[in-house]
Order: sequence, then structure tokens, then C-alpha cells
Amino acid sequence: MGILRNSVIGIPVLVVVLFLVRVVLFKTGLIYTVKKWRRKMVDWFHVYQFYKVPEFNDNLQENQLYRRVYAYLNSLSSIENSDYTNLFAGRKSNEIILRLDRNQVIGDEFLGARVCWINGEDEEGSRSFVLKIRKADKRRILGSYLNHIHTVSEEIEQRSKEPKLFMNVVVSDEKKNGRWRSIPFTHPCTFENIAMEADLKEKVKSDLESFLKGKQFYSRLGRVWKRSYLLYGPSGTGKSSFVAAMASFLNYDVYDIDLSKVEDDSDLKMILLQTTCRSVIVIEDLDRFLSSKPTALSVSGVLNFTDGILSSCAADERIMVFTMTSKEQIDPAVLRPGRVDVHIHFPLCDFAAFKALASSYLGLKEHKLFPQVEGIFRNGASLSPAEIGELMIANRNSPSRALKSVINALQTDGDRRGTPATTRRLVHERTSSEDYEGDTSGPLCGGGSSPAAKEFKKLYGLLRLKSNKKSQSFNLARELRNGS
Ligand SMILES: Nc1ncnc2c1ncn2[C@@H]1O[C@H](COP(=O)(O)OP(=O)(O)OP(=O)(O)O)[C@@H](O)[C@H]1O
Ligand SMILES: [Mg+2]
Repeated sequence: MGILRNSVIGIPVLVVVLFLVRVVLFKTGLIYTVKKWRRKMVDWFHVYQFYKVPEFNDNLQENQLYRRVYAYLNSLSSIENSDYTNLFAGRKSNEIILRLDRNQVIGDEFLGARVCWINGEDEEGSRSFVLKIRKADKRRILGSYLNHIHTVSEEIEQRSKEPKLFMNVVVSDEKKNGRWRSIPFTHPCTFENIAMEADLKEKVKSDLESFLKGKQFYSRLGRVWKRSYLLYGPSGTGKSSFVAAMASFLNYDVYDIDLSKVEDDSDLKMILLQTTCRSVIVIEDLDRFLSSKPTALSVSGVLNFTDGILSSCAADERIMVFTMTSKEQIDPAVLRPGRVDVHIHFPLCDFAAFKALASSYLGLKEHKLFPQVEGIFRNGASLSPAEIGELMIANRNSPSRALKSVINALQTDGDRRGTPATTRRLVHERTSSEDYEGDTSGPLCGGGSSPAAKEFKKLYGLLRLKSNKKSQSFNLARELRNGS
């Protein structure tokens, strides 16, 4: 009876005491001391192995693994539990970053195993990280754990990297190295700013994302890990802006190759070999270069640059982008699949694009003048997004005035786009390109230089333009083709 009474009173008392001890441990922070003792006890019953990652190797060169471990450890959430942590201001306002202090310990878990890292520094100031791992876990996880650190730190570096814009320069013969000069790449354009069919934007984004994840896929196929895009369309339709958007989406550096500063094919090879991985390599106005060829650089030099054996020696994970006004005159071999994987057409504005511009430049979703603008577009008038954007910026304080000036410009300049002025421009491009290609076959080219044939070419150009206008409109999704 006494025992029963004792346990009836004793158990609740014990529960209350344990609860109070727990409250005291947590409130006072003594729990961390208890945990430390418990860890020390557990350590007594395990055999550990230590791995040191020094900051510098024997030749006093930077140990890349140290840099990776540093990035990895400082990204762990358990850094907050370390006894001593440094706080720094980040790049963005209000951003605070945590950095492990020297001789501090940080724990990590991987595949069910607990490991510890010590951020060591000796009296002489040599720094290193020391990994403490149970011998029992070492064989099971060490290899994959180091691989994991590698992958995570690479991602972190990629995310925190400040992209650069590189431009090729002409240097003297003795100094063939260092052909690139760079500045921080701070172009504000993103996919969101570009007036373009939403579906197409999504397709490009997912194409880029699947490219990023495709390392194994490309190596299994024995292909160089690169992807090339052709952006073509009239001036001011957003091709260069799109390149900037691609680069900021990927957080890649941009190498903008000015072909007029490339002496010859071997010079181009040298330039390519000096690019780094994870970059967008851009050649603007390729059609203009192909038709004028101001330097000793050959067309095959440019083609080898895109798909030759040299490509495999240069840095991996590259996006190549070519821009041009029109691809009609270009030899199909230049643009064959594999050489250029994705073609994207940038047309002049249609009403949908105009509305997207009005929304981002003027904050207008609807306006009483919209039906009139739509009617003008339907009649075939058009301007480039750059022209419309400029009018909107100039009149941004008065949306109605902005729309009226767009209507006015469409009725004057825009009208000419669908009729002789544009036609002349395109026919001229067409003719000069045919001259360059020296194509003497086909229905257009019998007696290609006679005035009658020229008239026929102009007419043909006009017909092509009209049919293109219908088919191309702003339905760009069809223009996106992957590897075909
Ligand atoms: N589709 C678009 N959406 C939003 N803005 C655009 C668009 N197209 C052009 N712009 C604006 O027009 C200006 C010129 O565009 P961009 O230089 O990208 O055209 P481009 O096609 O490269 O012209 P070019 O062939 O002459 O080099 C940029 O400031 C850009 O903001
Ligand atoms: Mg451009």
C-alpha cells in the first residue's frame, strides 16, 4: 500500500522535476554545455580520422579544395550553432552573411553520418580546414561527401559570381595572350523586360535550363557541351537585349566577339581558346560580316569556330549566339542543325507586343486609343519595339500623348514598312547576299545581272516578304526548333 502511495506521489513529482530541469537547461542555455559533454562522451567510444585541407599547397599555390570547403561550410545552416561566428554586410542592402571564425567547429550530416569541420589557424597564420570523421563512416561516405562539397560549392560560386562582359582587342604580335578586356556586366535586361510571346520565353528558359543540367547527356553522346542560338530579325527588335537576358538568366560571362578585330582564322582560334567555361559567346551581325568580309578571316574559320575540333579544346559549357538581320541569304550549311541548334525570329511589333510595351513603359493595361492602334497594326503597319519604346519613354508622363505619337509614327514611318521602303531594304539585302554566295542556280538567277532579272528578284522579294509577314507575325514558338 505504502509502495503504491509512494509511486502515485513519486512519479508526478519526478515528471515535474524533470520538466523544471529541462526548462532551466533551455532557459539558461546550459543545454549546449550538456550537449557538448554528451558529444565528448560519445567521442570516447569512437575512433576518428582527421583530414587536413591546407589553404596552400607545397608550391604555395592556392589549394582549390580549400576554397570549395570554405564556400560550402559557410553556406551550412549549422554555422549559426557554432560558438563563434563572424557577421559581415552582404552585397545587397540589409543582407548579412555569416562566416565561421578561426578555430571554430561546425557540424554537418551526410548520408546519416555526422562529421565535424574545424576552421584551423596556427600561430604562423597558416589556415586549413580539418575534417573529423568516424572511421566507421569513412569508407562509406568520404568519396561521395567530397563530391557533394564540390557540387554545392560550384553552385554557390556560380550564384555569387559577378558576371563580366569581355571584348576582344587588337594587340601586338609579341603579346598574343590576353586578347580579352573585361568590364562588369551590369545590363539590366531580363526576360521579363522583353516584349515577346510568353510561351516562347518559357521555351527558351527551359531549353537553357535543360542545357545546364545536361553535362552527363552531352558527354554520353560524345558531344561538346555547348548550345548555339541564332537570333534574327530587323534592327531594334531586341536581339542584343535578348542576349543580355540570356546571360543574366544563366549568370554567365559574355564574350562579345568583334570580328573586325580578328585578323585571320588562327587569330580567331586563339581568341576562342582564351574564353572561359560558363560563358555566352556572341557574334553580332554575322550576315553583315559574311557579306562584306573585311578581314582575312574565312567563313570556314568562323564555322570551325562554332563546331570544329577546336571547340572541344576550349572551355566547356558554352552558349554561342549569332545575331543577324535576315537568314534568308545565308548558306544553309552555315546554319545547319548542330552548328546552330535554336533559331529565334525577332519580328517588328504587332499589337500584342505593342500592348506588352505599353504595359511595361507606360503602366497601361487598357486605353481608349488601343482599338485604333490595333486597327493600324491590322492594316500592316509596324515599327520596331525600339522605335515604339523610344516614343513611349519620351512621352512617359502622358500616356495619351505617348499613344498618339505612336499612332502618328505608325501612320507615317510604320506604313512604309509593309510597302516599298521596307521591300527595297530587304531586296537590297537579298541581292547583295546572292552576289556574295555566287549562287547561279535556281529560277531567279538565270542571267542574274540583267535588269529584267533584277526586277523579277525585287518582285520575288516583295512576295516573300508578304508571305513571311503572315506566317512569321509574332507566333515565334514555331521558330524555336531544337536540334532539327
Ligand atoms: N522586344 C522588345 N521588348 C522590349 N524592349 C525592346 C524590344 N526590342 C527592342 N527593345 C528596346 O530597344 C532597344 C534596342 O534593342 P536591341 O539593341 O536589343 O535591338 P537589336 O535587335 O539588337 O538591334 P540591332 O539589330 O540594331 O542591333 C533596347 O533599348 C531595348 O530595350
Ligand atoms: Mg543588336
